[in-house]
Amino acid sequence: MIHARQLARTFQVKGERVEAVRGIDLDVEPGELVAFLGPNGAGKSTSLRMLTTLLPPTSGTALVAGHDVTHEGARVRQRIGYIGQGSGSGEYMLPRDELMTQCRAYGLSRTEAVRRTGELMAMLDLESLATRPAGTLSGGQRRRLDIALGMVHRPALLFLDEPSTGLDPQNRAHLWEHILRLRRESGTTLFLTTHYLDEADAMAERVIIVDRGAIVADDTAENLKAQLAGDLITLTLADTDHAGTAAAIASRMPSVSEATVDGTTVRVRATWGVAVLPEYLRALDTSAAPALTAEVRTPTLDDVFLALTGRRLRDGDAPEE
Ligand SMILES: Nc1ncnc2c1ncn2[C@@H]1O[C@H](COP(=O)(O)OP(=O)(O)OP(=O)(O)O)[C@@H](O)[C@H]1O
Repeated sequence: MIHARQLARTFQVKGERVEAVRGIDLDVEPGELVAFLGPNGAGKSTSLRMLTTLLPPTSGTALVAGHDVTHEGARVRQRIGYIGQGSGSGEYMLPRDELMTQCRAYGLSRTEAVRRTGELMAMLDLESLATRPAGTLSGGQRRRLDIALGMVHRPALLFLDEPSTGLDPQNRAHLWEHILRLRRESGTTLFLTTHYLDEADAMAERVIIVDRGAIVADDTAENLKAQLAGDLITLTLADTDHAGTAAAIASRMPSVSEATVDGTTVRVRATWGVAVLPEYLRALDTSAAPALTAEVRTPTLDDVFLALTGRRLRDGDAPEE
């Protein structure tokens, strides 16, 4: 569905060259739900704008929905939907009229337009809002209308640029229910950008992390967390001697990458910590240095970002959740 090779974009700002996207390779298959995650200025929107033909690449190629973004822009646009960061609906327009107009603009007959408008309003729970001016809708309702507008022509691939930014947690969760339902019911491939780590973690099957214009990781959230950060096992022991013994035992275990002592606390970084812990506790009992407490913490995508870049994703000016 998306096949990009060495896709790059530079900007000249006051005589200075800004490398917004530095030659990314990307393959997305039909039906995937991909979250494109990265701090402010990482190059997410620029990548999206190139993939949706809104911005020509400086170099590289991208086939999107079977067509080349540079030479077959119109064909790409026929097959994709793009929901940008700003709202696409007019303040005084009524959702039903807005959808009808969009359907007609795509060449649907009046009867087809009525049917499609009804389908989309049902799918995105807009029926009770059909005759309210868009300007009076809440942020979440407005996003749903934007998504409905982007789906009028049944795109095989839908791009969403930060769909949930600015929404409160309840509205974000509600919007996600709709996005997931849309995907279930229409099989649309979804490619979205987000700042929200928890959201990417919970909702997307595949997470692509971008930093400074380059892809630094691409896998399921679960794999990224397991392979790149590892689980954190924290133990407390009766005294510092026991803690030293516990750290030494951990560092000899094959799946442990790091073991540190801080007073009577031992912190152990391990792949699949929940599987390592019982074995570790048995070894401690055998060595007469039993743990008083034990806890396994699964890493977050922020830990993954830290492991990859040495920085927290939140260090920048990403909005707080
Ligand atoms: N039209 C432009 N002219 C000059 N520089 C630009 C332009 N668009 C983007 N940039 C620069 O390119 C880099 C990447 O920007 P981009 O908007 O793609 O990042 P982003 O990851 O989408 O960030 P955000 O999360 O804030 O939307 C930034 O340094 C930005 O300042």
